[in-house]
Amino acid sequence: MELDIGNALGGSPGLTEDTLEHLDERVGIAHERIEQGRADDEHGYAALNLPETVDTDAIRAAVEPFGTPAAVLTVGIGGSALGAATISAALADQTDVEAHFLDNVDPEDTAELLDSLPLDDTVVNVVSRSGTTAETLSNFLVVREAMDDAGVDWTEQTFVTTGDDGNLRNLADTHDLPSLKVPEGVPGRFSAISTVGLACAALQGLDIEGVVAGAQTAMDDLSGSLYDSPAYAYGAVCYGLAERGALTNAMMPYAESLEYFAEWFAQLWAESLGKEQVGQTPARALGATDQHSQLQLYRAGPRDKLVTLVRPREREDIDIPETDLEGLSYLGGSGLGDLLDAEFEATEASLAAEGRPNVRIEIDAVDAEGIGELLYAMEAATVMYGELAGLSTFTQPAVEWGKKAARGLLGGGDFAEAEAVADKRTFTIE
Ligand SMILES: O=P(O)(O)OC[C@H]1O[C@H](O)[C@H](O)[C@@H](O)[C@@H]1O
Repeated sequence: MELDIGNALGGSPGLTEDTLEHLDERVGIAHERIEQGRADDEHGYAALNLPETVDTDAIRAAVEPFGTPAAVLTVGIGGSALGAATISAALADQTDVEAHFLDNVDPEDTAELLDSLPLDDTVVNVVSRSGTTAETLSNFLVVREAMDDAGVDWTEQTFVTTGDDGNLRNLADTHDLPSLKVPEGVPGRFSAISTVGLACAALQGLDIEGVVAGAQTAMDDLSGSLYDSPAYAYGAVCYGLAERGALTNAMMPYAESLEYFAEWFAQLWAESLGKEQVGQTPARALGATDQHSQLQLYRAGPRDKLVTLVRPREREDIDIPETDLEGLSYLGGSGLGDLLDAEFEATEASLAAEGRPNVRIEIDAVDAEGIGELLYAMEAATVMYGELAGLSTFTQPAVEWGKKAARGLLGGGDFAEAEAVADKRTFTIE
């Protein structure tokens, strides 16, 4: 992975080479803290050890009884869905097994999905670290009933990834379902390179070993200097820019297969760094599509943004046919990929020309190694940002507040948070 921060220097907001030097000293100190956390397998820091601790053979063995299904339906939410979805989307061209995700409780969408799936040839991959998340368990109950109604034995087609206890663990034990354990000390949003993120890919027959190898490459690149470590440099530059007013980070991959990556990144960045009145809001964008929409704001709106442009160096291309249509002949002879690359360079230049900070991240290709490297690097960048900002990167109290309120409203227990719903101020206009 290569990071180019040239366009984060000198603009407004922007960093100087002196600020980088200063940040580099702080990166060295933060790196030592992170290394200590990793050595002690401390909560959260343990995530950065996953390339060494995840057992891909065990994942392969656990999913082996399911053979090659037509589809895998992952039921999870947040960190229990987005990592798997990102890996599956990135590698979708390498499998015939379709991946679907139920990570919301929209009844219409759920009904449509269940109607479209070949339930008798679908493996249901239920994932929940806590084993208690209302959305995930409700969706699973709905899927289970749909299988019953279709005359399918759901116990033969359900795979579970969860902790040692909780409702989902009880269910797996009661029905003797094949299952895997979530890793210890790894928050959901940092668990892509683990049983949580890899079971779905394994069920699809994808190269999970390659994903882990890519993550290992990014792990080996961690060092006490931002000048030698793209992941830490990204975290430090984002932090430095946020301190200078870049309060939004638009994550803009130039590959459809990385669209989910931007969504995964949004959870990682927001849930980890949005604390104590600080943080940097992740915005999801997609090149070249958003060049024709959001770019106007990024180039001419408030100077409160960083744009992160991500692209693979290699991709399969499709030739654009020669044409004698007036004004279009310049397109003939190049490929759609050439056009996408030109659009990438144009966006980068258009932002830079206005002194708008942007950073370029390049991976070799959107393949197993490339996605593993990218996921790990962004996790390490998040941890570095959290250290520099002095945040408790691995907690999510604000999200849990909402979880308790919703549970209380549904009669799932007495929660003060649910009572606060009645305090909502109303001022309606019709
Ligand atoms: O894996 P689960 O326990 O079901 O949790 C799923 C999600 O729930 C919460 O919203 C947490 O804030 C997320 O970080 C987590 O990924």
